[in-house]
Amino acid sequence: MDWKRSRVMENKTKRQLYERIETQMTGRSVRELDLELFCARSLAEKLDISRNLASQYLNELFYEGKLIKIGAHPTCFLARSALENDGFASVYDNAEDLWNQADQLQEKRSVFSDLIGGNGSLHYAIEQCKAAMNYPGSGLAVLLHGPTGSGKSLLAAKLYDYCVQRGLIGSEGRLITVNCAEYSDNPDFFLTSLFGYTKGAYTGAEKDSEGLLALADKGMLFLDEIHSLTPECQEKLFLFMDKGVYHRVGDNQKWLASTVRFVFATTENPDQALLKTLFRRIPIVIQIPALKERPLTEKRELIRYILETEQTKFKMSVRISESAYRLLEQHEFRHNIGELKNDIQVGMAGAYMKAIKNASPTLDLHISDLPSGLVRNPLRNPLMDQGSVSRLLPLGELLPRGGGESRYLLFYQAAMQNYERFQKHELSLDTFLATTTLQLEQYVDFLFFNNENFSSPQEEIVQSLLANINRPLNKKYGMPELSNNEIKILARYFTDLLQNEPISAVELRRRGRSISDFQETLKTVNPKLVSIANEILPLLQTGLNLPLGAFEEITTTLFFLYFNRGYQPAPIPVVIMAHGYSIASGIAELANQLLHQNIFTAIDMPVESHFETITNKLKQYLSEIRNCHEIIVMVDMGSLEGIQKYIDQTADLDIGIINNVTTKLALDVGAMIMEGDSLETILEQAKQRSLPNYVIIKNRVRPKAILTVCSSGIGIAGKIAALVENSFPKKMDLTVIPIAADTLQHRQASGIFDKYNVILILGTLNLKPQGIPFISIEDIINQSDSWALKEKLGMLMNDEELTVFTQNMVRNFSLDNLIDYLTILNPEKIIVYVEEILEQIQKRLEFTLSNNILIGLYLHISCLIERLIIDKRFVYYLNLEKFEAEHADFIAMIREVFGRVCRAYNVVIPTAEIGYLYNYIVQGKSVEKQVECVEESKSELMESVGFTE
Ligand SMILES: Nc1ncnc2c1ncn2[C@@H]1O[C@H](COP(=O)(O)OP(=O)(O)OP(=O)(O)O)[C@@H](O)[C@H]1O
Repeated sequence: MDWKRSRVMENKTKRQLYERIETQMTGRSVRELDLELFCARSLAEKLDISRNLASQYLNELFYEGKLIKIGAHPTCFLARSALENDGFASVYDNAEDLWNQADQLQEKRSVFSDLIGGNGSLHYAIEQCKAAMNYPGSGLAVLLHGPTGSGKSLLAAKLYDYCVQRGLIGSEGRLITVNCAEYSDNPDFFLTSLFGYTKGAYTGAEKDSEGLLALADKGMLFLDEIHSLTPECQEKLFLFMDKGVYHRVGDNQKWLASTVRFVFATTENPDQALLKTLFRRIPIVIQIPALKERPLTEKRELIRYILETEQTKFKMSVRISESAYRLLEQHEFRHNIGELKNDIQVGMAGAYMKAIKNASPTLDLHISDLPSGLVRNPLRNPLMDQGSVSRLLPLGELLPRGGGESRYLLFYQAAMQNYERFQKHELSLDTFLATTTLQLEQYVDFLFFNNENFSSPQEEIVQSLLANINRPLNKKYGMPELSNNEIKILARYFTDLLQNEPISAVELRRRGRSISDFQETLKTVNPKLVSIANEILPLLQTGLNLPLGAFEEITTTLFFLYFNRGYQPAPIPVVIMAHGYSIASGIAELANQLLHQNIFTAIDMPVESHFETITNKLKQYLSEIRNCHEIIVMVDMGSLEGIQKYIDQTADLDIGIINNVTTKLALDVGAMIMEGDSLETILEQAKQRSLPNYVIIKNRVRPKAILTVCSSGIGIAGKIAALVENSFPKKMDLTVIPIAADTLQHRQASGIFDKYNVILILGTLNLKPQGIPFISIEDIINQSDSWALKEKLGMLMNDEELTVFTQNMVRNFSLDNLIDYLTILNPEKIIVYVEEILEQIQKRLEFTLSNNILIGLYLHISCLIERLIIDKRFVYYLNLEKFEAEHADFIAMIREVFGRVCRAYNVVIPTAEIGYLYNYIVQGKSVEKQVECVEESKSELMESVGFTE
């Protein structure tokens, strides 16, 4: 069967598997599902495919975001599309957690479901509120703190609904809302309103009157803008909260009681705006985020939600022009959702009038309908491209951009994970930088993939902005100007930021510490590049109206490092000039990259540009160049004479000019510069050496590398890389690089093969890149083909080292998995004991256990110890007496080799457990049930870390 056909078949099976899961779930809530039917084994049986294939597809579907995972023994998979609610997480430790979440989501749907951000940026706030409402008695008072228009009043109303729905407030309990700002100039009026008054309490009080406390009895009192109450009013309020009783104004004798739930709201810092006594009486302060702190998806949802709500009022179908939509999406509303809603309402009223006038059947909202303050300076906003003004989007098309996480977010996560591994000393600085740069490269590949030649109007704006700041940077820092290609890459990156969801404020806060450490680390690598990034970002931020933070600074610095701006200037710099938009920059970049030196600078000569402009650029470059008295200019065919005319008067600089520049010649020249040859020698040699077929450079400069790859994504490939690196028997002169399977498939697209001499690929998926040997991770662990292993790894290590390597792999693989299986024991510690036990057992029994059995035993013994520590349940062993009688030696041996660990953890191994160990070790495969069990747990293990057979 050819490759393509088998791929199609595989995809068909994968689709069937997914459909099977969906069908089995149809019409049932998660509580009604028999989860056993959703594990790899059961699904494989139904579809008549191998269990391993099923688990491979299940894991792929999981990483594609289509399935969620539950538990580990066995792992079950459910289709996200068939779940009764949005908002389920990707992984649950057990069915109980899943069910609890289902209940919570169900509950949320009833009250908080139309609260946008209820499962996102408001999730924690809602959870806190619910806890406060459910507190025994009449709940705890809460204070909602957030800027104006952020949704505090709406949340207060939802809390009331929630209490009613949960029966915390009965049918007689009302929601009374008071805007305290209305009383700020008249505290007495507030007190009479709150507590009520008796006849004659003040002039005009003609009869007794109940106050708000009485009206809100057994219900909820929402006091908005609480900071505007005078201290006296705050004090009185506090006294009531403290005692639960009050007097009406005008009657100091009679005590009245009221059971009220309090919700307060303020836009001010409560620490400063509230009386200490009152503030202390409000135990729960809940932060409501500003609109700009919420993820873009939520803002998009809000826009759509508001438009839809308004649409129902006008009874007309509504469309919005793309540019108006973009403007709403990008604009920073100081008064948050309230202002967004207001502006949309104003816009729709205007659009409605127009529709009526033109007898149009639809209400079309254009930029011109929106309030003028919003459209202040649309040209400053690069998203306001003219081409899109007229495109009208029906509301159904405004769905927030789905499709899981953006590639930038994935890059962010990968880079941060790398950094955290570097912090934990799992990666050296060099490996960390190399791996992160490769991930950046993969992100760049993605930015250019599919639309290599397409550039959007926004991108052109970004590009020209970058081109404008290029020269001052070069002047200030002496950094070679960014080439056209480099500008293009950066422009794509910033355009991607403009068009996609930024990393959420919450996430940035969560990793704030690591991000600033990351910046510090980059400063140690190249402080100059960090300051350059630091300098250009504010300019771009203003120019693009795009918030750029610490992580963007990191990424920009990484881009500079990637462009090879990090290296010391070469002793003899070379300027390449060639006709064409990016021919010269292409050659210069590649040569700099391959030589790992910043030798070449490019001056591109677009065909339409004037020769004089170009030579002026060269003159400028030559006049600015510092600390250097020799330079080489490489020009393309036919430019030699013209150039010569222009530069022969330049003083204090020897200039060599070479005609007919090619990449090969540039590399040649670069290599000689690095060797320290003189200008004359280089020119002379270049003339002679530049013959067809002359090969230098590549092999000499490319460092060796092993790639690790996994179909389940870069995350698992990273795990494999760590596993391999940690298992090397000695320090190896190579880099281990994790790589995503799809990058490997576009071999040309990624620069890995240019930069590294890839000697081996290790992983779970053989993509067969030409001529590079591949070893599967299972082959190493199972040692299933020792000849092949020797052949492929022989170039790196001798036989003895190979044995140590595979032993280490087995140990580290088991350790990786143990982390998922142990709850109380520290896997790193216990594995040392188990390693010793296994070594002893093999020595005493005088035979070598297979790696398969060893992995099983690492797991079994570690879990056995933990089991003995936490629950000392009796283990049943068939014919125990017979076993004791026949295998006394074995039992004694085991007790002896386990001695150290038993003493350390204060446990005793029951003989029945030794019986099982005996079966495991000595009888091996003949104990059918047991082997099945080992195989089972092994498959689960492989599955749980994303490895598939
Ligand atoms: N999460 C949300 N989902 C949908 N609509 C919302 C949400 N939050 C707020 N709104 C809407 O935004 C508008 C402003 O909200 P709200 O009045 O609750 O804000 P606020 O913080 O109380 O403002 P202020 O401080 O000015 O009183 C309201 O029309 C509300 O319905």
